[in-house]
Amino acid sequence: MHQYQIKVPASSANIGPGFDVLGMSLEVYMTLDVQVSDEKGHCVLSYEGDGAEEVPLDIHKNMITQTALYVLRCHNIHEFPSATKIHVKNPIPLGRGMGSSGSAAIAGVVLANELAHLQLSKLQMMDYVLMIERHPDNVMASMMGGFVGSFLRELSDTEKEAMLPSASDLLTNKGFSRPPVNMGRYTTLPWAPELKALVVIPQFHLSTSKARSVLPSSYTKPDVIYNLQRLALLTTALGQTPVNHQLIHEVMKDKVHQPYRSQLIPGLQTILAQMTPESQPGLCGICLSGAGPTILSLATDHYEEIAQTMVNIFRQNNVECSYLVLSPAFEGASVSY
Ligand SMILES: Nc1ncnc2c1ncn2[C@@H]1O[C@H](COP(=O)(O)OP(=O)(O)O)[C@@H](O)[C@H]1O
Ligand SMILES: N[C@@H](CCOP(=O)(O)O)C(=O)O
Repeated sequence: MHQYQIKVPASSANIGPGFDVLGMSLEVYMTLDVQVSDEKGHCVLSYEGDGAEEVPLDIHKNMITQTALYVLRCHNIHEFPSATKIHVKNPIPLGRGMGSSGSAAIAGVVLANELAHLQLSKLQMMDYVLMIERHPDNVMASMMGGFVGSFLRELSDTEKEAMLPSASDLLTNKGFSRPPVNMGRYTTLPWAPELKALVVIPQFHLSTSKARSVLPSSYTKPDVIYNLQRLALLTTALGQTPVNHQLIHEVMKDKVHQPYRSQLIPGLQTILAQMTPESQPGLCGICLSGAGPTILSLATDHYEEIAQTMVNIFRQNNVECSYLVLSPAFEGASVSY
């Protein structure tokens, strides 16, 4: 019998104009306590934390173990190698824009890597995560840690064919199990030490797929240029110290996803329009966290006051929220024995 713990942080993706490009890991961790026996046997899963009433414990229906089984299949292993007990503790809110699905996919790939001693690097594990999540921003930040920029490389026709099955088809063994290779790249970006992330978490769920479905299939040139200009400056501005509150506020604005998603998140437009460094001392930038509904604010102090202003605006829209003040999780995903 041997045991270990897998630890995966949450994430906040996009950071305004960096849609599908930028993400930061957050110090809220999902953990898997894994016990592996020397005997052949089944995998038994238990779960506590957010969404306990909805997360399936059937290993063929749970996203973590489905992902692990997908990675094992890609290595011609078609069941858990030996009797395994997995206890999940998950404080990452599900369906709120804090990367819970990405963290679950990462946990599943790391689990397979440990169970079958695949000796995959973090970047090699990301190839499998990207076959499930299909945008790199949240998952690259959770896996690698810190403030991260990333991209998916252009795929060949045969590789596009491998991506044809949906993520759920891949997870339910209806898809190809050809090992993906070199799917994406990343760079870790500088982070100013005085910056903290304040996340205000509305109590309703918004699935990422729903929030992606309302986005247009094409954009005007001015809107693309608007985001490119801000994205270019944002990657530097968040690493400069002392921070420039007004600059960060301006370069965290977006025209690619937030305007279209505001219809799904009552209060978002008001918060983005009304809250500035002038109206809220300590506030730098403010944006939708991932696909929402959580809102991310980057600030240097007065966190409680900033949070309370957002909570009140949401309450005026009949939405109750909780909030957390967090630092980036610079280590990313890890395994401890
Ligand atoms: N720890 C977990 N274990 C199993 N499934 C999970 C876990 N975390 C997330 N999921 C799955 O991912 C879904 C949320 O994914 P998504 O809509 O992308 O929202 P998010 O913004 O939280 O990533 C959940 O409804 C659940 O099906
Ligand atoms: N770029 C994606 C990010 C989704 O992040 P999540 O935390 O909501 O899964 C998007 O905005 O759709």
